[in-house]
Amino acid sequence: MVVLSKPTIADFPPIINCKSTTLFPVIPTVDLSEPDSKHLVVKSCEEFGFFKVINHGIPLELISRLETEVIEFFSLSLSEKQKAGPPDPFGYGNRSIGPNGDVGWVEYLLLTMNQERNSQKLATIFGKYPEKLCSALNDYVLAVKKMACELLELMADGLRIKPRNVFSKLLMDEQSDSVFRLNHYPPYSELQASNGKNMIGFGEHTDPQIISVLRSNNTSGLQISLGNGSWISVPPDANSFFINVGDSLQVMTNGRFKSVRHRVLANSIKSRISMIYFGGPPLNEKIAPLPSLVEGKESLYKEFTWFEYKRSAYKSRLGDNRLSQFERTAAT
Ligand SMILES: C=C1C[C@]23C[C@@]1(O)CC[C@H]2[C@@]12CC[C@H](O)[C@@](C)(C(=O)O1)[C@H]2[C@@H]3C(=O)O
Ligand SMILES: O=C(O)CCC(=O)C(=O)O
Ligand SMILES: [Fe+2]
Repeated sequence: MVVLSKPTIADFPPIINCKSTTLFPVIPTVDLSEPDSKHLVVKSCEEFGFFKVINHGIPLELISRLETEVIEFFSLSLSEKQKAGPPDPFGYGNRSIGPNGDVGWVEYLLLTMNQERNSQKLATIFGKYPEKLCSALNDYVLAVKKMACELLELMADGLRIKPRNVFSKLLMDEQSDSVFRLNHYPPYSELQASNGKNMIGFGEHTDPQIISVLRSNNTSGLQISLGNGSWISVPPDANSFFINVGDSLQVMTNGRFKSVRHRVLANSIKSRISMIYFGGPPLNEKIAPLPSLVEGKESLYKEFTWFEYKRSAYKSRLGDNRLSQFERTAAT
């Protein structure tokens, strides 16, 4: 049995009215077995910053092996799980998201994929986990990272940028600052959210990195924003992956790709489990619009390092527009 410390409505404010939620007619879906998927990839990144990937070639067995281990981890007692916390930012967290007071109906495990820089922390966390979880996690991340690189190369092709590894090399770099997150949204009782309102699992935000690869079980909850105040519910599909364009890719494409604003609503009946790989660049990498995407246009963003962006992100609240302070104004 999974236990989250019980909130009362008074100490747990994230409930919202979901009037403006629409069921999306079709989520842009990229079939990776199709030879010419690059145009759809580019179109989806421009219009939504979001798409679904099918026929990805990642064995379903690899996914379910990790899911089984993850369910086992979240089924441990709260005190057992808390031995892997608090998240600083890595480790086990419960309800509190980030360092600035954001909360959600979620528990999670946040891990850095930079083994070298955080070997100490990883050893502390991993030391506490069954070997089976570590091995399933490593195999899964390797496969998902490969797919993320393949997608980034399709994006470069579709944008006619050379070399085609201009984005993917940042994830392939040994110093790549990539993160892996396991989220568990337990069902909440109708009593916990009042008058038909929804309980926020993970508040609205954009992902700061280059690309995020999300896989969830068959429980709904993920929504993406259309930017006009309406939200689209993404039908879950446990056999597919969902891709988010991150802020850094928005900058590198000079705003041509949009980092997608998204959120998760908790479910009153079923648990949602999600696993997300956030592909990020090395800390010292300079992030700026690629010259070939600026030609003849103005550059929309100032150059910054990933370290600078992360530092400012960790001072922000989840829902803040983190890119605004890096936008170029007429005077800069
Ligand atoms: C409130 C926060 C949590 C977050 C760091 C931040 O200060 C702002 C960005 C948040 C986010 C969103 C995407 C990922 O889940 C995440 C790991 C990331 O890189 O940026 C989280 C951060 C977090 O939970 O530590
Ligand atoms: O759990 C999900 O489905 C999405 C969570 C998310 O957006 C995040 O962890 O950044
Ligand atoms: Fe996210």
